[in-house]
Formats: sequence, C-alpha cells, structure tokens
Amino acid sequence: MSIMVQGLEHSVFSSSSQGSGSGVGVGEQVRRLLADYGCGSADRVMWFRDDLRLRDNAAFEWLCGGGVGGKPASVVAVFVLESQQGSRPLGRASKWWLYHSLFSLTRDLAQVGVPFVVCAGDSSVVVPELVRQLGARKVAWSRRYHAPLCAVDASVKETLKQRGVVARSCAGFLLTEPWQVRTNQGGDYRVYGPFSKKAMQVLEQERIDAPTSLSHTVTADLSAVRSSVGGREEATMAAVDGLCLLPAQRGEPAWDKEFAQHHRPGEIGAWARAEEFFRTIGTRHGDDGYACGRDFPSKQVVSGLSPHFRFGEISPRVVYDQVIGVGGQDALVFCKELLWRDFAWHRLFHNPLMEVECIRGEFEQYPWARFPLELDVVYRSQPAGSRDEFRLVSEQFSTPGSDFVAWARGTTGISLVDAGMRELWRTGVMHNRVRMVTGSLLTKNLGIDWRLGEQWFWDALVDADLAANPFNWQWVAGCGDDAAPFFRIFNPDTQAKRFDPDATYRKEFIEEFSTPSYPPPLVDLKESRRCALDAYRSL
Ligand SMILES: Cc1cc2nc3c(=O)[nH]c(=O)nc-3n(C[C@H](O)[C@H](O)[C@H](O)COP(=O)(O)OP(=O)(O)OC[C@H]3O[C@@H](n4cnc5c(N)ncnc54)[C@H](O)[C@@H]3O)c2cc1C
Repeated sequence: MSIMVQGLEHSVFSSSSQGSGSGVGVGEQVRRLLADYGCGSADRVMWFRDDLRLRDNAAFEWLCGGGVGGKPASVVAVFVLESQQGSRPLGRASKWWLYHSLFSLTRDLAQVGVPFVVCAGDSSVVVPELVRQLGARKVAWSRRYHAPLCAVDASVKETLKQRGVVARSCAGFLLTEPWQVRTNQGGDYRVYGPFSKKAMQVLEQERIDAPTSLSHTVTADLSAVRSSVGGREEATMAAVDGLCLLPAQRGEPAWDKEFAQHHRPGEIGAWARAEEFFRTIGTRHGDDGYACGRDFPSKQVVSGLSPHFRFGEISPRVVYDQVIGVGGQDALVFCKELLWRDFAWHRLFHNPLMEVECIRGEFEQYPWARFPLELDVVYRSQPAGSRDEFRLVSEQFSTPGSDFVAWARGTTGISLVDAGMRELWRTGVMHNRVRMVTGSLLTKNLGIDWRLGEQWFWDALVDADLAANPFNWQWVAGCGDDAAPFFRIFNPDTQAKRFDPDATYRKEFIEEFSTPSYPPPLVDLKESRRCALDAYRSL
C-alpha cells in the first residue's frame, strides 16, 4: 500500500518485499522516494533506529570520520518504521514520542546538511535497496539485541557485504552489551546482584583501558560531512506525518492532549533533563536524595530519562559516567538502577520469548484470567469520573475483562492504583513504585494474566521498552528471573500510607479523591490475596 501524504506518496512501502499493492516494486518505490528528497547519490548511509541522536553516537561518528579522496563525505540518513514479521509494532504512546523525536532529529540533521529519508516498510529490503540506488560504499548503525531484530541486521549486513559495501555496527544503546557481562564460567547471569557487580567491573575496566574515548566531548566531525544534494527538511517532515504516528492522524480521541506539557522528545530535550538531574543528584541528600526519595511518587527526584534512553536520544554511558563522578550513595544507587535496564536486556538477549512466555515455566499453569484484549474498546471507554458510561462499555466484557478496564482506566476504587493508572493515561509515564503496585494488583488481587497488563503498558507508556517492560512484568508477577517472590503481594493501601503519606500524589491524579463520587474498592484486598496464595501453592 502506498499513501498520499502532502504530495509525498512514497514513504510507506508494502510490507511485502516484492512490491506495493499498486504493483510497483520496491526498487521503483525507493527510486521515487529518493527523487522526492532530491537525493542522487551519497558515499555513506547512516541507518538510525533506537539511537535518535548525533552526540556520542559511535556509528554516526565512524561514518562521518574522514572524507573520500580528500573531499568531504556525503552522507544520507535513513529511518525505517519497520513492519516486517518479528518486529513488535510500537504502542500508541511510543508512536507519539517517535513522531516528535523524528522531527527533532530532522532539524538537527538539516543543520549539518544531511538529508534524512524517512519511510515505513521491511527494512531488510528497503535499506539495501536505498544503499544500492545511492551508490553508497559505507553504512553504519547502532546494534540492537532482540533476536528477530538481530536477524534483520545480520541479513542486511550480509546483503551489503556481497555487494562490497562496508557495513559497521557499533554499541551505544546500553552500558554493557548482553554478551560482555559473563559469569566466571562464561555463562549469563540470572540474578541481578552479581550481574550488576560484574557489569560495574566491566565499565571500570573500559574506563581504565580507554579513558579518552569515554570523555563524551567527542561528537562527529560534522565539518567533514557535506551532503551532495542539500537537506530536504520539508520532505522528511511530510514523510514523518505520513507514518500516522499521532492519534489525531488516525481519528482517535485526543488522549495525548497533556503529553507535551510533560515531555520534550529529542536530543535537546534529553540533555535538558539530564543536566537538571546532574544538578539535583549532587545537591539533594538524605530523605530528599535519590536513594531514599526515589520511592516517593510525589517527590521529583527521579531522572525522568527513561523515554530518552528508550529512543536513544542520550547515551546511557554519558549519564552513568557523569553521575558516578558525583560520588556518594545517591549517585551509586542511581547507577545501579540504570544497570537494571542492562540486566533486562541481558535477560531478553538470552530469552527472546520473554514477552510471551513465563520464564519460570510452572507459572503457565497458574489460573490467571486470560481474554482477548481489545485495546480499542478500552480507549473508547470513558475516563475516570464518568461511571455510568464506563459501566456501559464494561458490560461488553466478562467479569475479568471489566475488571481489566477498571484497572486500565483507574477506576478500581483503590487510590494508589487509580492514581498511577491515571498518571499513565494522562502523561504516558508512571512512577516506578506505582508501576509495581498496579502490576501486583492486576496479577495477584484481580488474578489477570501479566501479559495483558504488559500489553496495556506497552501501548500506553512513552518509555515502553522491548526488554524492560516484559522483564518487570514478570518480576512483579513472580514468574521471571530474579523476580519478587510470589507471596510478597503488595498491599496498595499500606504502600500508599508509606510512600504517599499526605496523599499529594493521589490528589494530583484523582480529582474526586475522598469525595462520595469516588468508587468503592473493586476487590477485597485480603480475600483476593488469600485466593492468590492458595492458587500459587497449588502449582
Ligand atoms: C511493571 C513495570 C513495567 C515497566 N516498564 C518499563 C518500560 O517499559 N520501560 C522502562 O524504561 N522501564 C520500565 N520499568 C522500569 C521503571 O519503572 C522505569 O524505568 C522508571 O520508572 C523510569 O523513570 P526514571 O527514568 O525517572 O527512572 P530513574 O529512577 O531516574 O532511573 C534511571 C533509569 O534506570 C533505568 N531503570 C530504573 N529502574 C528500572 C527497572 N526496574 N528496570 C529497567 N530499567 C530501570 C531506566 O532506564 C531509568 O530511566 C517498568 C517497571 C515496572 C514495575
């Protein structure tokens, strides 16, 4: 299928490698696409994926280094919204983020005169074809670590190699690559404690071995880069629009109306947030420091960097080095949190089916409620506050289904859970402690399969991450690697008393907090806890 977008009709390719529904082959589609951008030829191609930044981007730096025969190199950048089998389609909130991040990168690339080709399709076909038509001799990208995506990259590399094109992949998405941190026997880690200890040793060794390469003042020598054709910013913007990443472009209600108040996607936004965090980690200590304060959702002590890491707008190594350099307990605790991200990817690398299968196989027998999740129905249901309409929608579901809608829309009558789910809905993020509490209520008190919660978070989080999301859901449900023991069931009321003692957080997100219109609890916490433990013992 090819669609018409503000005069640019070639940005969405058929998912088939053979051609579009209109019968035009990929080769012809790419030719037209490049014509839209006015791109004739280029020496080099940078394939951007989850590394939407120019600073501290090793692949981009490598590509931009040196010219060709004494002349500056000409570089074309490309981003493909991948549609091939095996790539998990982005959730709605992530699409919102991507839209703005691509705009930001478009502007940054335009400033250095690099044309940025944006399209959708099967990257294993589109990228080699684009390289061929441009006549490029060098291609670079940042590595990724999920098996189906690794397979795509390997196939692209092989195709390019056969044509004599040099393809180089570089690290940059994580602090440590999943195979870098190994047990003394050479195996992978399943427990976080020893993993983080070893990972910190690896990072320290890298710092000793190559101190200058980690200074992070190096950015690509952009003066050596000149586009042979000049930037076509408008063409890129039209192509980004053509991807239909925003709810309004798909005719959905404006669930994103508050997002821009909370987030600034893109490299500049990532640095603004990081610099603010670098200032606070060195100046706030004790109860208000990161180590203690990070568990309190109303204290603004966490970094808020997760969506920026997710889209690679800032490198985790820059942040790690800067924070560890501050010294002290708060800095150390933060760096260890950052290593949970690496651990999740380490586990996904060794368990590519983590999103669909319980790591601890016996949990497949747990009697969790499962039902087909129709996210559109949840989106159409009324937000909190309109109970009558909400009931109308939930009547379409079985009891567990309607419980799920109540959970997703923040109308369970359990205040910390409702505040978290409404925070997620309104802002696209949720505080970590509240993610744990909401996940526990869904899987243990409401008895609903963790995979349904994972899907909702995948759709609603701007930081939805291929590894961190299923990894943490399995952690909460008790069936994952180094997971919370099943019998440790969070009591949301006790958690609220402890971490939101004056209800500041709950009042921020629940307008009708403590009023008669706030619903009664959907579930008896004690009784449901007892049922969950009985079911667990029967495994
Ligand atoms: C059920 C559930 C689902 C989650 N889904 C995601 C997800 O899809 N994407 C995601 O990035 N995080 C996820 N997390 C982890 C965590 O909640 C977020 O990383 C954190 O809330 C982001 O806020 P921050 O950047 O202010 O964190 P900070 O406290 O400032 O931490 C710094 C960074 O460390 C990393 N980090 C911290 N905790 C974790 C963790 N438990 N697992 C992995 N990385 C961590 C993140 O990259 C984060 O940005 C999930 C947690 C739970 C319990």
